[in-house]
Amino acid sequence: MTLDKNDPAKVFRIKIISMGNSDTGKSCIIKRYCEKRFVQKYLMTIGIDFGVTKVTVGDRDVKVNIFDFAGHPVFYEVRNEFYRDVQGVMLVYDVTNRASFESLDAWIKEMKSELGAKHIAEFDSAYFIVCANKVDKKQARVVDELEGRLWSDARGYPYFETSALNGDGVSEMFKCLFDGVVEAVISGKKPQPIPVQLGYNTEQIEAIKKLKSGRDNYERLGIAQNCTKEDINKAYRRLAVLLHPDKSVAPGSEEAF
Ligand SMILES: Nc1nc2c(ncn2[C@@H]2O[C@H](COP(=O)(O)OP(=O)(O)OP(=O)(O)O)[C@@H](O)[C@H]2O)c(=O)[nH]1
Repeated sequence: MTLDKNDPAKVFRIKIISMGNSDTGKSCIIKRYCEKRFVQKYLMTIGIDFGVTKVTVGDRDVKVNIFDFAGHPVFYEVRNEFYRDVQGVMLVYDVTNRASFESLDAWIKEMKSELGAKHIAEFDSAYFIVCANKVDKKQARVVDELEGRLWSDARGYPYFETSALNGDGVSEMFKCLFDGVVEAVISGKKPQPIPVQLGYNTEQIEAIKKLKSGRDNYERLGIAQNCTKEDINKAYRRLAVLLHPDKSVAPGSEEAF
C-alpha cells in the first residue's frame, strides 16, 4: 500500500479480498460493480482472480486491487499466499445456502491461521464487511436477515443484503467497504458500524426457532423428558414472558406465543 497521510493528492492503493464458499456469488458481485453486468452461468474461479478499479473516497483517489478468492477447498494452497497485507475483506454467503452462512467463521479462522501470530495485527486492522447475497431468490431463502445481522453485529462487521443479479445493495456495500478501509488506514482505527436497533435479542430469536422446529413439546420448551411438573411450568412461564407480544417485536413472536 502507498500512503502519505499528509498528502491528499497522493493515490492510495488498497488491497481487498473476497472470501466465502464456492458458488456464493463473489465473482458476480465484483463483476456487477466493476462491469455493471451479471453472469448467469457459474464459472468457478480457479485459484484467484485479480482486478483493479479506481474510486474516489472524500478527496482521495484510491486504486483498489481486488483479489477474488476461489471458494472451493481445493484452492486453499493457492489462496493462502494472498492473505498478507489485506486491508479490506468482503465476506460473502448465499442466503439460499445455510452451509455457506455457517462457514463464515471457518473463513475467518483460515485467514487468521494463515497470517499466524507474527502477522495477526494485519487481521486485527483489516476492515470486514458481510454480504448476504442472492436476496433476489426470495422463495429459496433459508437464512433470514435477522440471523445475518446478528452474526455481523456480534463481530462489528457492517451487514449488507445484496443481489448481483439485479444490483441491489452492491454499490452501497462497496462504498461502505472502501470508505471504511480508507478511514481505517488514515486514522489507524476501524470505523464502528452503527448497530441496527432491532428491538429484540438473540434469546428471543433462539426461543422462536426452537418453538418452530422442536420435534415435540419437550424440545419446544427446551426441557428434558424426565423433568418435573414445576420444570414445565417454569419453562412455560419463561417463554411466555420472553415472547409476549406486548414485550417482543421479534418476527414470529405472536405466532410463537
Ligand atoms: N439469483 C442470483 N444468482 C447469483 C447471484 N450471484 C451469483 N449468482 C449465481 O451464482 C453462481 C455462482 O456465482 P459466482 O460469482 O461464480 O460464485 P463464486 O462465489 O465466485 O464461486 P467460486 O468462484 O467457486 O468461489 C452463478 O451461477 C451466478 O450466476 C445473485 O445475487 N442472485
